[in-house]
Amino acid sequence: MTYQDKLFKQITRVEDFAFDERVAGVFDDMVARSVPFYNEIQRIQADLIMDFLPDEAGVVCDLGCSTGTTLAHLTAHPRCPSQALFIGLDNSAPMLAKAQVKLAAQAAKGQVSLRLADLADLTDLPPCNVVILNWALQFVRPIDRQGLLNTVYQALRPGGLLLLSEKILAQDPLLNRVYIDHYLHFKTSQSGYSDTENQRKREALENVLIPYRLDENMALLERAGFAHRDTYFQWFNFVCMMAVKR
Ligand SMILES: C[S@@+](CC[C@H](N)C(=O)[O-])C[C@H]1O[C@@H](n2cnc3c(N)ncnc32)[C@H](O)[C@@H]1O
Ligand SMILES: O=C(O)C(=O)C[C@]1(C(=O)O)C=C[C@H](O)C=C1
Repeated sequence: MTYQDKLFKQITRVEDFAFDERVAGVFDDMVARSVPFYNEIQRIQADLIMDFLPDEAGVVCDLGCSTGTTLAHLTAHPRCPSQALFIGLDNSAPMLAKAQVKLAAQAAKGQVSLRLADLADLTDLPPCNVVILNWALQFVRPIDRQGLLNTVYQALRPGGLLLLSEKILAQDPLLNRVYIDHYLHFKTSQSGYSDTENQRKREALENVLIPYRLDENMALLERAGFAHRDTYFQWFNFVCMMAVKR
């Protein structure tokens, strides 16, 4: 097996993790090896999202869309409405450049628009049927998270869906340790990362990826106004939540 992501193998000094050119270059390999069940999550989300789009149209916003993998799954879905509009936002220009190439190479249904934007400054979004926040809210400063979810809630149409996926902390410190150990074991045994690579990436992500507990994430959703909230997938410290606006 050859892996593209060798970023933490090659470095001599650990710096704060950033979604820069180097990360963008290997991101698809990195994320598929770092988020357990990444591909399966993409598949179930695409199916779910189609149920929330009207027959011929609909608007979907993917916040922190990275290299456009989720948008590519959606626009390739057999049930994707031909007039749907897909908007991808990210504050990393190198990630969006990769997304542009990926989506252009595909016979996509619907229309895709990619925009450079900081989620922390987002004060409005177009009216949408679905908003996706996959592994992105955890990178937004805690102080800005509620405001962002309030903006999402305002933008969603009644009956609209938010998918929020996050790395979380377990409430119980002992179980938190178990989850982290199990995750590190996954990264070595399933994904081929060495202990040194894992240790360096952990250091680089410290204070950059700030995980909340599940109850803290759920409280953000409740305060934003979402009447319907649940988890639909969990693998130890990786959780997918959904919320629907009444
Ligand atoms: C782990 S990746 C998300 C992966 C992607 N959603 C997927 O499922 O493949 C996090 C993304 O969020 C973006 N991001 C982080 N902080 C952001 C912010 N404040 N504003 C906009 N995008 C941000 C990063 O540039 C990165 O592309
Ligand atoms: O690799 C890790 O340790 C992660 O926390 C995974 C994670 C994420 O959850 O967003 C972090 C950064 C990106 O490389 C992709 C995935």
